[in-house]
Amino acid sequence: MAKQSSASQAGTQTGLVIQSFGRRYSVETEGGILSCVTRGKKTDVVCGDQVQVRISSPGEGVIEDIDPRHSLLYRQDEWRIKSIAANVSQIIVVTAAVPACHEAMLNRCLVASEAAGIPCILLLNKADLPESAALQQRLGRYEQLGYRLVVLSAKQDAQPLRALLQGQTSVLVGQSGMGKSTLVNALLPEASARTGDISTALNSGKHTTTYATLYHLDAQSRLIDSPGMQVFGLHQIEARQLAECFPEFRPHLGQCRFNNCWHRVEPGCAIAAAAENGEIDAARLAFYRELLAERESSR
Ligand SMILES: Nc1nc2c(ncn2[C@@H]2O[C@H](COP(=O)(O)OP(=O)(O)OP(=O)(O)O)[C@@H](O)[C@H]2O)c(=O)[nH]1
Ligand SMILES: [Zn+2]
Repeated sequence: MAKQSSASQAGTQTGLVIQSFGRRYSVETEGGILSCVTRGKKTDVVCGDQVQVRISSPGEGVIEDIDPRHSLLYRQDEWRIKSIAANVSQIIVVTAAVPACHEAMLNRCLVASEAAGIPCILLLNKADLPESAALQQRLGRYEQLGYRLVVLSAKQDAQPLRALLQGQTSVLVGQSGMGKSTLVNALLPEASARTGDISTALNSGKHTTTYATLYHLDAQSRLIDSPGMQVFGLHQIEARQLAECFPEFRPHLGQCRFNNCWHRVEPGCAIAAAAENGEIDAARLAFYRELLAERESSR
């Protein structure tokens, strides 16, 4: 249960946002789950936020304030920002061989996690499928970069992930159909019952996977299931900050001939040299350059 915040205003109580549904939010408080709206036009409330709510009628409330966040994972395309989850301590990127895993999406999740300063774990789901072996081999490259890789089948046994979730607030992200909801159900058999509660609070009558939902695995461990993504805009990251989001580039940064090097076509580029001699994966450098080019084309 959310702690009482020192910032709480008179007449409000502290709550935890466990689901967002359009402009409505389910907020867990000591007295139960409230169906809430926000004060005025405030729309930046996100799953995982600790908030100050004022009860407006039985079972309903108004979110007056968002408490300061430890972290915020979000994506931004040319037009708008989409918050994914707040106050998470780790990101689990869920991949699978079927439907086809887009490695660019995986790379985007990694870059977003680096920019947000949130540790990231890769999960290869559907290990029971024969197609998984080839993908597992490809994902080995990311393990070499220092990212942990967990291989499992949510349908057979999701327990290998359980220990890594202990004491953390984790968010599952990834393409649609990778098995995020199946994982949640495997880790939390009562999830569907619990989802029913939330839906009642929202008066929607049925569960939807369109919005993020926070589940309690135990008193210390929270898991947020987020909707599947087709695109992962990274426009929130400054062009100059991008290279720092590639951990394997870091030892080489500051070694280029030009100290304002973009690591594109400049002579004497230490990153390009490292890619040529195999220290850096050429595909990752190409991906970095794509992100830069995308930034320029949108100006
Ligand atoms: N073979 C196999 N299939 C799986 C496994 N895990 C999930 N699936 C199947 O993959 C499909 C998609 O699973 P979901 O859990 O709905 O995927 P999701 O990532 O939540 O998808 P979105 O809600 O669209 O984001 C379903 O048909 C699952 O039964 C697994 O370990 N092995
Ligand atoms: Zn360079």
